[in-house]
Amino acid sequence: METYDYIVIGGGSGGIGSANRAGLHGAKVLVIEADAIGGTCVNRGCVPKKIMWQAAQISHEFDFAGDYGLNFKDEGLDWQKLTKNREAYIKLMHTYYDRGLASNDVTQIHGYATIMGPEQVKVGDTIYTAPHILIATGAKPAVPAIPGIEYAQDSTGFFELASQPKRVAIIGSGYIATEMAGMLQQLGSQVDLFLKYEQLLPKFDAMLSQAVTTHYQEQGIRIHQSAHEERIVKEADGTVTLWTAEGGRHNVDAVVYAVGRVPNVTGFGLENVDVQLDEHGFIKVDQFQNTTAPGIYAVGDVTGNHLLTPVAIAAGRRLSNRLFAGESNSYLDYTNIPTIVFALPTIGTVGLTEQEAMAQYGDDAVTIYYNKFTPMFYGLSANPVKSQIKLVCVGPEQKIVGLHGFGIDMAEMLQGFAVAIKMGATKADFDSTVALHPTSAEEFVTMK
Ligand SMILES: Cc1cc2nc3c(=O)[nH]c(=O)nc-3n(C[C@H](O)[C@H](O)[C@H](O)COP(=O)(O)OP(=O)(O)OC[C@H]3O[C@@H](n4cnc5c(N)ncnc54)[C@H](O)[C@@H]3O)c2cc1C
Ligand SMILES: NC(=O)c1ccc[n+]([C@@H]2O[C@H](COP(=O)([O-])OP(=O)(O)OC[C@H]3O[C@@H](n4cnc5c(N)ncnc54)[C@H](O)[C@@H]3O)[C@@H](O)[C@H]2O)c1
Repeated sequence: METYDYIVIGGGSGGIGSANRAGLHGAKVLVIEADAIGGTCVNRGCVPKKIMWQAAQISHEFDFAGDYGLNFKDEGLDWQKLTKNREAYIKLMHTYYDRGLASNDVTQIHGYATIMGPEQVKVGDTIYTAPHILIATGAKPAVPAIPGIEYAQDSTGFFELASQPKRVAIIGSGYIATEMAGMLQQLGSQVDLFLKYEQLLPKFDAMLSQAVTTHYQEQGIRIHQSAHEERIVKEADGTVTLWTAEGGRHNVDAVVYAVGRVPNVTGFGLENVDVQLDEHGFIKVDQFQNTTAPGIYAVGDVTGNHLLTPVAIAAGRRLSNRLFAGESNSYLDYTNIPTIVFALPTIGTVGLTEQEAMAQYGDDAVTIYYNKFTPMFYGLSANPVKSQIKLVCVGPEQKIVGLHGFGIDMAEMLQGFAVAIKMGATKADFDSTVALHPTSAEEFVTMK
């Protein structure tokens, strides 16, 4: 039996964030990870996704290089080189994580953890004990219940594809489907996108859903609205065919699905402690990340609240500040969390959508500022990708409760605006801020 102050189950974003912070505060910490260190984000999420997106973004910029008098010879995408370099980068990140944990004196073991009872976790034949146990086991792809789904890829399988699918069907309309569709189409695949409803990103501000759906259609992505996938058939030539209830028959090289995530809550002994789940199957936590079992906490995707890496990290760090640094009121405020969808172009959002603001404050209290413009990057082109931005303001003081943007560079623009909105900025604050010229960002402080 080995004793620690803190046992962290899961070495992903939330687990590592919390473990490192606890170690920094002097706690004796053990992280148990069954798979590769870094979890979903590093190995099969944000990182490989962003590398694929960057390849697509470079390709997009090359498309406009001719307008600048720069003529490059396009020899197409070398998928194997891109994926090989991507995996090498991920391996390098593993060493950064190992070093970070070691520098905070966090012990790391590779193995599958099982909770045996309060304060007790087993890996192999060894029992580890600690007064505080963190569950940071993350989530996995939800699987559509249709015959032949085993012939399709989830997002993890997508990153394992040995060659570029030249014709791909994507089922889904959330973050992952939107990101994959944009990057694959730009990299030369023909994309068919199967949406459950009318538009992509149906939970985002209507301006964003509309902008990306229309733009993708204009780019040649074939969008199948309100589609019902029925079955997938593997053909003798190795291709796959997706059949829809509407009678559609779509023969492609790969079907990829991204229809949400389900939490990892089974197979590691939750039944041995009083950890309750919510109505959606996620671990129930209070604002301090306490589960219903004393001494057991949960952060990140397994809790179902904003499935984003920085959220998991922030919740994990604040928890460790509370447990090991005496900061009794340390918790994560889940309001005004900024988020980027790495579509092509990018989509950024923080705060309330227009629809949410009207429901919360009443239509009359809400003022909307909207602008559509051509970013200067496209200024020399006959086919610009126009940006669209929106501010959602409430009350006579016009407090900004939502900021949304569709367009090139949104990803690098949003962070600073998120700080301002978190601090309670008003439209007058934006108006009184001197613009940066010539940029797209200046459009946010010059809206009429
Ligand atoms: C394709 C894709 C793209 C994404 N892109 C972004 C993005 O651009 N930006 C962003 O903010 N978020 C992104 N996300 C979301 C982000 O990856 C997750 O929100 C984040 O990884 C959640 O961290 P976590 O610590 O809760 O869980 P995870 O990172 O999933 O870590 C959980 C870990 O627990 C381990 N584990 C589970 N059970 C046990 C056990 N019993 N014993 C030991 N170990 C166990 C797992 O192996 C895993 O490594 C993306 C996700 C996907 C799928
Ligand atoms: N850039 C980022 O920060 C980023 C990128 C990727 C993923 N993520 C995180 O990972 C989570 C999972 O991503 P996701 O795209 O799988 O989920 P999601 O929750 O973003 O979207 C799932 C979508 O699938 C649709 N859907 C559900 N069942 C369907 C069906 N049978 N057929 C067709 N469509 C169906 C839903 O309408 C929904 O729009 C996201 O919620 C997000 O938090 C973040």
